[in-house]
Amino acid sequence: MAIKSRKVTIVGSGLVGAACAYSMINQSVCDEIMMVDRTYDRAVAQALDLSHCMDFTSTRTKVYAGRLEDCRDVDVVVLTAGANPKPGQTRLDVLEEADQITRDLVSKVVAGGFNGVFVVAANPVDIVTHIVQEVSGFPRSRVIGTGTSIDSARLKTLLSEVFSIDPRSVNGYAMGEHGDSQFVAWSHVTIGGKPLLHILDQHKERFRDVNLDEIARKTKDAGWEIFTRKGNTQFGIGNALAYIVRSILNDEHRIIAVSAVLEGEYGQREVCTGVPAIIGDVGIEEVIELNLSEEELEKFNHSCNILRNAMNGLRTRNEGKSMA
Ligand SMILES: NC(=O)C1=CN([C@@H]2O[C@H](COP(=O)(O)OP(=O)(O)OC[C@H]3O[C@@H](n4cnc5c(N)ncnc54)[C@H](O)[C@@H]3O)[C@@H](O)[C@H]2O)C=CC1
Ligand SMILES: CC(=O)C(=O)O
Repeated sequence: MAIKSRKVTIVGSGLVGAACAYSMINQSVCDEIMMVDRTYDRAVAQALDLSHCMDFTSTRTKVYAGRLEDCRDVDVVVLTAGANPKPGQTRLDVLEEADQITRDLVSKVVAGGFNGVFVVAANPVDIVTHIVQEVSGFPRSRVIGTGTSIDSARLKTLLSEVFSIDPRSVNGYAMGEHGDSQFVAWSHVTIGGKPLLHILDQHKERFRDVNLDEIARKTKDAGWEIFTRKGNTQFGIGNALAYIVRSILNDEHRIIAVSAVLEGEYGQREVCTGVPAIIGDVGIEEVIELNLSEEELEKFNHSCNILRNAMNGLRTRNEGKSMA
């Protein structure tokens, strides 16, 4: 009997790529991982190092180095190869560099016959995801950005500290750009199934010091809190990537705040941004349209405008270059 091996390629064998592979190995997400990097030796070294985990894990994952063109029979390609913002820069500041890297590597992966699902972490992740969708020509279901999955995890962690509750008992989403214009959809945050806004209303005295604006700010800035201290973030995003890939390969139908190209949801089109979506073996099965409050919808539209303008600006500059 031939049993199909679940294969994942990780493009970019740096800190995020390695953290993603490590998480997938420890969670038995797939059977094979191919590490790719423009510095081939780096991919070889990471693959070797990761392969030495196997004596200590519950299942075996084969890890090896490969090339972009070798993705024909791969189920998921994870894109972490990209530009890192420097201190003082926003994620959008590395857009030009990220655009060049992404166009080049997506063309090569697709030319090699890849026909699975792309999962993107490279920043600025919403726009890079949009570029991957355009260059690959894949339907939006098969191009997923990590979006605000990591921000939503950061939000839950912060709330778990404020309310002394396990983060997994908190439900809710940061939405919009994985960047400065994101916001928290407070009207849909629940703790143990109870709406957070009701909890605060019912227990005004007990929770009088809880400041939602401050929690939203800390959620947004959490990446930079880490970045300014150690120069990168890797473990949270590595696990977020493994979580998304697992939901695809196991057809789990998890609802995750990912970056998706909108096709009319929330009244938006032609923009890729962080929204809750059902993730299964086809990729994005459905974008969940939350009934946002008027103020939240305004924030969402503002965030979409920023991303749309950045994407349109990039297209215009690229057209200018191709005519020059
Ligand atoms: N979406 C999110 O929440 C997060 C996104 N990131 C982003 O992930 C990306 C990677 O971050 P790190 O792993 O820390 O960077 P890194 O510098 O450690 O690794 C990047 C790797 O990509 C490789 N690479 C660059 N261009 C390539 C190409 N054309 N083909 C193949 N390999 C190529 C480099 O050689 C390097 O090994 C950055 O864009 C970063 O901003 C990082 C953390 C969180
Ligand atoms: C680097 C980055 O995008 C983050 O950790 O949020």
